[in-house]
Amino acid sequence: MVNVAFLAPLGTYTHQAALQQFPEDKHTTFTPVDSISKCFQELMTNKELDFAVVPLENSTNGQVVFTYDILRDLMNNSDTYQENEAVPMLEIVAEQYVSIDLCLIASKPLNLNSLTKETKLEIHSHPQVWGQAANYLKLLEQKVSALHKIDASSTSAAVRLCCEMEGEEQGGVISLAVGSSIAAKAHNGFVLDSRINDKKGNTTRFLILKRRNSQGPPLEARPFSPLANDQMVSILTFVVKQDSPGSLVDVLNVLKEHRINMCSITSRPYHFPKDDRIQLTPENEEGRWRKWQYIFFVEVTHDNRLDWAPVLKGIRSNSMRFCFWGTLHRNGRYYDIT
Ligand SMILES: O=C(O)C(=O)C[C@]1(C(=O)O)C=C[C@@H](O)C=C1
Repeated sequence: MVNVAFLAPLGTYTHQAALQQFPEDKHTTFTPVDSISKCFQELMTNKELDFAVVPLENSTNGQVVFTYDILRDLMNNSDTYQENEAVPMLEIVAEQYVSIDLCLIASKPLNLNSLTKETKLEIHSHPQVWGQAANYLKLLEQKVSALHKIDASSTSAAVRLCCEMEGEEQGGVISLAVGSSIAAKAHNGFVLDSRINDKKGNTTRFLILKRRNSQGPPLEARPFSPLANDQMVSILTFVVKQDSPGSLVDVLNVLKEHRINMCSITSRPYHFPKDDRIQLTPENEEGRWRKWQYIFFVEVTHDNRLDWAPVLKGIRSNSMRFCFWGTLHRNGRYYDIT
């Protein structure tokens, strides 16, 4: 039996990612969880769960910052450290790509041409969506007297909320939601307009996580998803030595020396943990409470024969703190161009 946590309710894009990764059969249970952070939390604490699926980045508006910041905090607060290497409870074991065709959804049929300068609109969705349909929503705003965007915990939760209101909104306000046609179907909503995303081919990338060293079921490769040539991806996070010229280059040079191809680097704000488990050098101790520090997220590709031991040794001695999040098969959809 496999039990998979995903962002609730049924009909989220995360749910679609989970269905792409795991077979929908009698051996799989899909467990809806209220927020991205609870997906992580539940996987760590509820031993009945085997995997969690979380969004990582979108091809139009980039990082899902909730996920990046949780990975950062898990590295910082890890109970286990091997020297300056954090070994958090979770690891990343697979990736999925879901095509995000956004739809404008209502609880009952509505002709969009009937909107006038008297109409007030309230649009519900997950915050990650606003930057993916910005042009469409701007045009819609010009047709009406006011358009308010309201954040929901997921696109499908937004659709559910909008459909539950059944047009009973106060003060002549019309409530709509942005989500998938699957969410519209799940909550008996009506799709007023589809493909409202600014960019054709809008895609979100998801990670599949499990507890490290768990005795749970193995991750079975689904047909067609991994690349035929077995390209592998590894994900690392690290903090560099402060005020030390070339400290970022020193870490990246370790990858170069081992002929490892870096395919992405990104950063998020970083704060040192209050109860730090690692000993800092005097100069880094001094800069500990300073603002404007960063954690780097790096992804590399390599073949499945790579020996990570000497690479991690180099990263260990050139970084302040780091974490190796796991190695996974590159999903063939990474290369989709539509
Ligand atoms: O709300 C959803 O349906 C989700 O699965 C979350 C999420 C995200 O956080 O990026 C996933 C894909 C879309 O980009 C919008 C929202």
